[in-house]
Amino acid sequence: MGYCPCFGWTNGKKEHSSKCKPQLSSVESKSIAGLTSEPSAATAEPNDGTRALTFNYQQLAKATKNFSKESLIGQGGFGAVYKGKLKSTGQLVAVKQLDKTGLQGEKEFLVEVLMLSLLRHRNLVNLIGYCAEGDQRLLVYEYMQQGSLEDHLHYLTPDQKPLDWITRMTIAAGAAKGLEYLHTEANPPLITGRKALDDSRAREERFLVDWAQPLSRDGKNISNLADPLLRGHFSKSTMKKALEVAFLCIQEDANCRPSISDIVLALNYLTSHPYGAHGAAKRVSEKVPEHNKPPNETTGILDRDFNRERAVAEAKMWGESWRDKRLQRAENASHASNR
Ligand SMILES: Nc1ncnc2c1ncn2[C@@H]1O[C@H](COP(=O)(O)OP(=O)(O)OP(=O)(O)O)[C@@H](O)[C@H]1O
Repeated sequence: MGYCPCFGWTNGKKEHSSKCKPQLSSVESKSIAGLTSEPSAATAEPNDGTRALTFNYQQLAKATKNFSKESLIGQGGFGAVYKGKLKSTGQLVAVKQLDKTGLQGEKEFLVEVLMLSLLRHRNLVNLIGYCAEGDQRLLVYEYMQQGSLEDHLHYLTPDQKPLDWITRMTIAAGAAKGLEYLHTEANPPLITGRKALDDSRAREERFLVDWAQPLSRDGKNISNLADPLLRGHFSKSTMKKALEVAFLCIQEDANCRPSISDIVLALNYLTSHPYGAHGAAKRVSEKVPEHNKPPNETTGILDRDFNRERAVAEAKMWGESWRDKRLQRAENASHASNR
């Protein structure tokens, strides 16, 4: 939630990543092009989605009922997050009040805001605006109605249903697409190369999966890795592949990690076969309750739609034997459909 691409992680604590630091010299504090003031109630116009609004503290205090306890919706690494409603437009927002300790400099904060405000992608939370008044630093994001993924995975309320397998795979693919945008399309790119994962973060992740790798190699034990809330409604083969992708991403040598575009490709493939290709979908769908059944299109990507280009790309992830098998199946399928 509100992932800030310009911060890295060190020993579990977030720090500003120097590789993302923009040039400060050309930027004048408080007169950055593209930052505008929140319109007054009388002239309120909807945010056009391309500029960050400036708010004064009073406006955000009003929006969040004076940062009241009832408006508090979360606590992140940088500070508390409050739900609010902008008086001028009625828009719901999440207001992140950065901790006062370790405040970044004025210019740096504003440049950070400007960079975030230029990012627009359906898999990234939009920054609407900011407030830098006195020693207060606040960021205003669009409000995500459905809450955080973490809550959906770990802190379900009694009336909430656990996320099903397809939704989980779709979320993973969406997160990868957001990262791909930051790597390759955002201008300027905010993350470069294969080092998406900070090395210290990769070390932490490796520590956590060390136990998963032996279990995933043994097909029989892979079920022990699944969230019990799935109640067995997932495809072992898809999960095994998804784990392979995860292991590739946390390799010691950053240069050996796959590019984010390869990861997107792999997750797209898995998302279109969430219950496993070639019959596995049918077997699983027989066991799952109606609301968890994969929609037809998830089993609809047939071998005949699998072309050489896609096979070569997949082979990059999963090796030659995988590609040969897939091409053989594609050929058989196309013979069958021509008959
Ligand atoms: N835009 C948003 N819409 C709705 N809720 C949000 C929004 N941003 C944050 N939250 C809530 O506030 C919590 C804290 O968010 P925040 O982005 O500060 O940290 P985080 O993503 O949980 O963790 P980290 O600081 O490690 O990135 C989230 O878990 C979520 O419940």
